[in-house]
Amino acid sequence: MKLKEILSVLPFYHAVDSIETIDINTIKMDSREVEAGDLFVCIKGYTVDGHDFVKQAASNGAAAILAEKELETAVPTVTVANTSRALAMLAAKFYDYPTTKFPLVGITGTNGKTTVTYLLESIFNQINRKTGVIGTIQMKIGEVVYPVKNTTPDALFLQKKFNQMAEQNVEAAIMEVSSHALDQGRVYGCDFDVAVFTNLSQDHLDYHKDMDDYLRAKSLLFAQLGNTYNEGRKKFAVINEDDQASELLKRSTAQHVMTYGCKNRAQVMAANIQLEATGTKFTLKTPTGEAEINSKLIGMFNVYNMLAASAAAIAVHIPLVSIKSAFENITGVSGRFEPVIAGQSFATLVDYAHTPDSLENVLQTIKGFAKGKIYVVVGCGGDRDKTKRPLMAAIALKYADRAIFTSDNPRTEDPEAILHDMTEGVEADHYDVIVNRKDAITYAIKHAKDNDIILIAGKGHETYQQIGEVKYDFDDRQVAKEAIQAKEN
Ligand SMILES: CC(=O)N[C@H]1[C@@H](OP(=O)(O)OP(=O)(O)OC[C@H]2O[C@@H](n3ccc(=O)[nH]c3=O)[C@H](O)[C@@H]2O)O[C@H](CO)[C@@H](O)[C@@H]1O[C@H](C)C(=O)N[C@@H](C)C(=O)N[C@H](CCC(=O)O)C(=O)O
Ligand SMILES: Nc1ncnc2c1ncn2[C@@H]1O[C@H](COP(=O)(O)OP(=O)(O)OP(=O)(O)O)[C@@H](O)[C@H]1O
Ligand SMILES: N[C@H](CCC[C@H](N)C(=O)O)C(=O)O
Ligand SMILES: [Mg+2]
Repeated sequence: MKLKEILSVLPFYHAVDSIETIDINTIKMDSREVEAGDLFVCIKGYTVDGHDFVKQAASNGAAAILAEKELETAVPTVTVANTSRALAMLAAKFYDYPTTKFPLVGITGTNGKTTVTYLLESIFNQINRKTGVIGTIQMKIGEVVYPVKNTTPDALFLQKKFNQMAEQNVEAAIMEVSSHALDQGRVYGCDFDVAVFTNLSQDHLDYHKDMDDYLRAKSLLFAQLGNTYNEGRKKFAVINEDDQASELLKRSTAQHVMTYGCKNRAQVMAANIQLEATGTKFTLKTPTGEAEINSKLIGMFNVYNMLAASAAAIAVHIPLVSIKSAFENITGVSGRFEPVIAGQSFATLVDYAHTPDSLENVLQTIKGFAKGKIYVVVGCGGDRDKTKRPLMAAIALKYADRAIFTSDNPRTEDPEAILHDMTEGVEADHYDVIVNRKDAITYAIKHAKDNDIILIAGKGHETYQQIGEVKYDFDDRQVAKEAIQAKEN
């Protein structure tokens, strides 16, 4: 594609005239990946500044460079005010606006994004629509799975993958949209049809200045809704009416609003809710009718997740009967309230709760059914929000008969220091600190008796543990299974 054609989507840029005749092979944002004929876009990152790698891009054969300042290089350079934003627009143009070719649902919120994503996948599949899914666990096109580094990948990767989805006749895409992604403009080139808000509670205060700043990032998804390349489709903001952030988010969009909730009056509601240890029943009330839902998903928070998915599905005209069937078919989401079954006489659950609110929700649910003692094995990730550490420890101690504090992904922090942050100021004594996660899980399993419940929280579907810069193989489900088998024999 001619550089001139790609640049036509930018409102302003500065370049010498001759640059416009250059042919671009593809766009790259990493100098190490640049090949002959590529446009290299310099991004100022949190770790390094892409502008410092122009020399490498040039020696790899870059045909042109997009930067925020004039650089010392012989490669023709285009300058713009904000390369991150420009990259998202250029990538969307380069891949011919793939997100205009199928409905796109974006889901944001502190907890429940992955769960709602898979509920929606199940709903779309129920009416035989081929789906694309992007989120924490993986990226999927139809049944083919690809690994991802981020919950919401960078703009370039996103547009490329959406293009792949369009080429493979995907009929709906569903994507988790993290606050980091919104803040960094990773989804700026996406044409969302539906933007879903699950809830807001404390997380990521290492990255966002405060909760207002965190909410402001979330609100960008709703402000962006309708910044569209495709005027034909109606756009919907799907909002949790029971969450305190709902008012601001409703005011953040100029598009249609669809509300859901259980307490405050909303367009999509759940009534007659029956929360049981083996599943959940409720009456789903919507503008298109009512349905009796009988789901294997457990806990009140999953009622909210089902309401969010229902409202989004209704916004794209999916019949209620298909929503009901999807909810009846889905047995669970990997690493979310996932039972480990190895013939033992006590329950063992692996869950991805890694925020105070999710931990409290899951423990409240467990408390509602527990017949024996509750054991909680939990830690907090390193290089992440430190202020959530004592809060998570306090919540574990509030519900557990015995808490075992251990390492999550310590990353570059000292694991002992993280555990110290968790337990400093704790007055209760019904806990142990066992730094090694395998030992902590084994300890809980060794002590559990008939009818007890062990919650292993924080890492869910993850199949690694990151200590320092190294990711070691580690799967809570596998470790628990082996510990149970060792105990039973
Ligand atoms: C803090 C943060 O969000 N970091 C993200 C950011 O990385 P960064 O700013 O550090 O990038 P950088 O390494 O400084 O590089 C800057 C630029 O220089 C380029 N470069 C770099 C080196 C080189 O030799 N040559 C070169 O050209 C890079 O390709 C890049 O374009 O941009 C990268 C590309 O988009 C992201 O992968 C990375 O996510 C890191 C891995 C991360 O851990 N992010 C977390 C905090 C995150 O985003 N989490 C949310 C989910 C949270 C949740 O839902 O709970 C997510 O969406 O994943
Ligand atoms: N609606 C909800 N409200 C509160 N907690 C929830 C909700 N849904 C799920 N949870 C809890 O949060 C955990 C994470 O859920 P899920 O993976 O769906 O959220 P997420 O928003 O995708 O998280 P992440 O930010 O890590 O991507 C679950 O394991 C469960 O403990
Ligand atoms: N997307 C979240 C995942 C946290 C998972 C938890 N296991 C941890 O490592 O802290 C984050 O990057 O903050
Ligand atoms: Mg997720």
